[in-house]
Amino acid sequence: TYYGHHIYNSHVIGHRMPSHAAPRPYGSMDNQLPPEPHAPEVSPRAPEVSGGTDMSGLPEVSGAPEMQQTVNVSRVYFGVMFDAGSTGTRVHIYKFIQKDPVALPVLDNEMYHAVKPGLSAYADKPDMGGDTIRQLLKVAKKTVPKSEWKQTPVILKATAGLRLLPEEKARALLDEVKEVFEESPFFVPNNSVSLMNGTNEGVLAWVTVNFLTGHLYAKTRKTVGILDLGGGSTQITFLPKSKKTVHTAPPSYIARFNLFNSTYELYTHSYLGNGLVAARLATLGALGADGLDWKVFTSSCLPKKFREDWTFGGLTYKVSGVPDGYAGYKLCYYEVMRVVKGVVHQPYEVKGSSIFYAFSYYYDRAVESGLIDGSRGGVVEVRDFKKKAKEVCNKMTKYRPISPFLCMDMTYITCLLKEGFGFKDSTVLQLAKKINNAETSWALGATFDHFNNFNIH
Ligand SMILES: Nc1nc2c(ncn2[C@@H]2O[C@H](COP(=O)(O)OP(=O)(O)O)[C@@H](O)[C@H]2O)c(=O)[nH]1
Repeated sequence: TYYGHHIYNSHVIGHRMPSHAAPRPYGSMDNQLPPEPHAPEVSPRAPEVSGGTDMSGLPEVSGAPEMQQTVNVSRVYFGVMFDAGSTGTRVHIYKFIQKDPVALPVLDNEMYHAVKPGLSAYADKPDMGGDTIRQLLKVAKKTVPKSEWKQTPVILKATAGLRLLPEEKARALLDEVKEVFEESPFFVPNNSVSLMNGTNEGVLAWVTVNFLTGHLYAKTRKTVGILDLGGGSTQITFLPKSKKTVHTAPPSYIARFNLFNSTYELYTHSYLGNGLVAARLATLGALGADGLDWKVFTSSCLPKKFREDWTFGGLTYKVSGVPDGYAGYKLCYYEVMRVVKGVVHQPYEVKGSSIFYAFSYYYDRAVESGLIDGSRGGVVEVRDFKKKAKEVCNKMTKYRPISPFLCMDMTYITCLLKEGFGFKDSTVLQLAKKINNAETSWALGATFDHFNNFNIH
């Protein structure tokens, strides 16, 4: 079933290298850039470029004046990035305008479309998984002008859902996707279909959010951190201010990548099994459990009279509240604590003052519980999650129609933020689904990485 479909025209989102940075010829660090520039030359004051496409972008109206004086050739190109997540598969179709040969491009448009369930639900039927990709490719064909198909790359990266599957099942799904891509009229680069590691997932989401918020300049020190809560895994990524954060972190939590001739050193980690849906299973003690057909998994995070068969990752579990026992925030907190305690590393400086953008399920649950307004996003403190979790858990009947899992989810989020990452009650979180009209997702960063090769290591 389709559950999300939109297209929008954004205003200019893009950044250039400052003049002191060494210029590079266009494409020098590019990885399989579309071969030919096709955009017309445009005048400095009216850089409209997207004539005749199905994604007719708004004429651009802003941009640094000095940039407009020095650059008078723009080119347009497209990128199609599939996010094969544990709970759904999404396609992001980006239209870029390259104005300045040595800067990241301007993002002119994003078309976003999503299907549920994710590829991992087709672990035993890879050809049906392939059909979901065909469905999404149709959207890409409608969106990208025909003349661009041959040079537009199609890429799919899978995250926690496939990481959690046995290797051969994940492989069969990825092979199937590759075949479907090969049938399509798009450009299929080498390694276009892959299982992405958690480090890249965290780094690329950081790139997306810092690009969209205007923080990606050469040698910039001011950036924002990101918190991404998926179904299967959760990521934290930020640029440490203090060396101590780097030195006290497990070595695999420090990632480096190249942009604008400098190397960024980030703190990043993806916790597999700590995504919101996987955490539900772990809280219920059901993760990796046998005897699913007879066992009922109970939790005091669920309404007492609740009982349901619940499917995740192709398996069905019987779950229920504790019929004659207690339910509520305190007991629930103890239960979810088991999923977090001793698992999540507390970075040295997270108690500091960096701003964190939180999206995906952080955003969804904040909206569902009424913490923020869905149309506008918002700023909250960690303590607001806690307060809302208490309210939801202690009034389960009121919130039950929204979701019987809302108490468990809100309590888990609170516990992950406080006990897990070690955030203070007063830490400010910027909740966002979109920034400047573009989806907050690693997909945009991954598309930049394809064209510019960040060499994440
Ligand atoms: N709006 C929006 N939500 C997204 C996007 N990508 C992922 N999500 C959200 O991410 C959450 C699930 O993450 P998912 O990718 O299935 O899990 P993962 O495999 O553990 O990373 C849900 O809240 C989705 O709605 C996106 O591009 N746009």
